[in-house]
Amino acid sequence: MDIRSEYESKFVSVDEAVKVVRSDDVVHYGEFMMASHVLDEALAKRKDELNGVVINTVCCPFTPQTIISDPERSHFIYNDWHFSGASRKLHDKNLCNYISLTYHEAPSFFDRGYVPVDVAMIKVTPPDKHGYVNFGTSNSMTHAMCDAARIVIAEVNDAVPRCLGGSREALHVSEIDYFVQGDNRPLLQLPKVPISDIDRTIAKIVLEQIEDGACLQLGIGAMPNAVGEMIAQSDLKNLGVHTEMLVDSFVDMYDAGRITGVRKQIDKGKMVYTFAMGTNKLYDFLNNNSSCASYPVDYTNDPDIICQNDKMICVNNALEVDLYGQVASESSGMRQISGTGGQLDFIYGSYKSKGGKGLICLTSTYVDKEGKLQSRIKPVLTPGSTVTVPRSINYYVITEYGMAMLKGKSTWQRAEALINIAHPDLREELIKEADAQKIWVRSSKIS
Ligand SMILES: CC(=O)SCCNC(=O)CCNC(=O)[C@H](O)C(C)(C)COP(=O)(O)OP(=O)(O)OC[C@H]1O[C@@H](n2cnc3c(N)ncnc32)[C@H](O)[C@@H]1OP(=O)(O)O
Ligand SMILES: CCCC(=O)O
Repeated sequence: MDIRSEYESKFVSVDEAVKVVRSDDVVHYGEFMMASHVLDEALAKRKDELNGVVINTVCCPFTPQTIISDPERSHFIYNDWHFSGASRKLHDKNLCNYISLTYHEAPSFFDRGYVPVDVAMIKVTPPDKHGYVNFGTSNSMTHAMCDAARIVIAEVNDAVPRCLGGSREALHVSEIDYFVQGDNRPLLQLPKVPISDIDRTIAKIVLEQIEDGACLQLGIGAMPNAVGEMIAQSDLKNLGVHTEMLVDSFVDMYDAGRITGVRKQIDKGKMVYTFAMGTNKLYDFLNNNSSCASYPVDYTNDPDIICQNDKMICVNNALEVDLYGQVASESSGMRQISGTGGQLDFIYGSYKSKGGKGLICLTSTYVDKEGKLQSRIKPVLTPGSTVTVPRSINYYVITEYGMAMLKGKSTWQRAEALINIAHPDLREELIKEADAQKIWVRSSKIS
């Protein structure tokens, strides 16, 4: 059978496709923006026929209909490997659980059989003339997940950009069991997060760490975007990109002529990433763009790959840091907020890169849900908070009050360095706590 006939012969209706799901199956949705609304909606309609179906997602950007339709969790059990805002709210209602991971290891969970997959439900481009459908903005662990699945169902959507690899960015029509026609709805867009003056002050300190020819990884949120915006307006030259997440600010830096990638040691000239989330500006930029290369996460986030580029500058956000230098970025007490993701991978990988720096950036304070100003530099982490980067690996911490370097420092020296970048009004209280914890000495200096 030729490719076109094989492709057409595999088309079924959405309702027909989801009939392959059986009670107690594990279903894995496409990742990030490549989760399929139409397959989720069709599966939700089968609720009363199914029990104990586990649905795994990766940062699903919408609230699945399967979960809305089953508020008692009698039919569907929902997990997320990295909480989106939607998953966070479901978790608050005990409707979503977190699967812990160090992101670069994720594909191996499937290869080693730790995560069984009965049905993979992904979203893809139409096939090219050679019969390959493309995973669009989510390479990540999608290939490994499909390889492990008993059945692969793909929603074809014309709005999905063809994101060139790299590797493992596509599947052949022969590797997919069923195709369904989607509604071609445009990809979801991340809302623009307003950049504050404090974000800009932090970004200015970050910019001082970046030299011509450096290679960038930027995390999620307003502050990394502020860094991108300021780089676009700077006169930095020949920057490279080796990142986990590609965001709009990379397009700004590229358009401004800051990114050429010619000084990278690996993947010269290419902006390397494993998933993209942003606005249509980013999705249009990515479509058939040979300056970008999408790779699976066991390549982009492997510290032994990250460090092969010199001067890796990794910019990541955190919720809180304690006086010992432990970083909590994914949960606050028992409340799961996001996930470990690739933060540990990039902080560790940056240290192994010649001239590299892993920067944990956070505002010195935040206003809690009761309206009270709280320090993000804490005497100890909020009880229950998960350590995302251990103190033995964490090294640079930046707030709007400066940068602390922690490697080689004793506990009291770390406390001193971190209190010096805490909010000035909250330093006295931190000193008292440090004293009580025996990590303060009389000669400690506060500027
Ligand atoms: C995708 C990438 O980041 S790639 C980089 C590698 N991966 C990582 O760094 C993963 C870990 N990091 C992260 O997930 C993020 O960078 C975060 C969570 C630290 C910050 O992300 P942002 O989007 O800027 O967080 P934001 O300020 O919107 O806060 C998210 C939630 O945490 C809550 N929150 C923020 N700070 C605190 C805090 N100190 N204590 C309690 N809750 C807090 C907010 O109230 C909000 O909850 P809500 O949705 O109920 O209102
Ligand atoms: C799934 C990982 C996303 C992140 O690193 O934040």
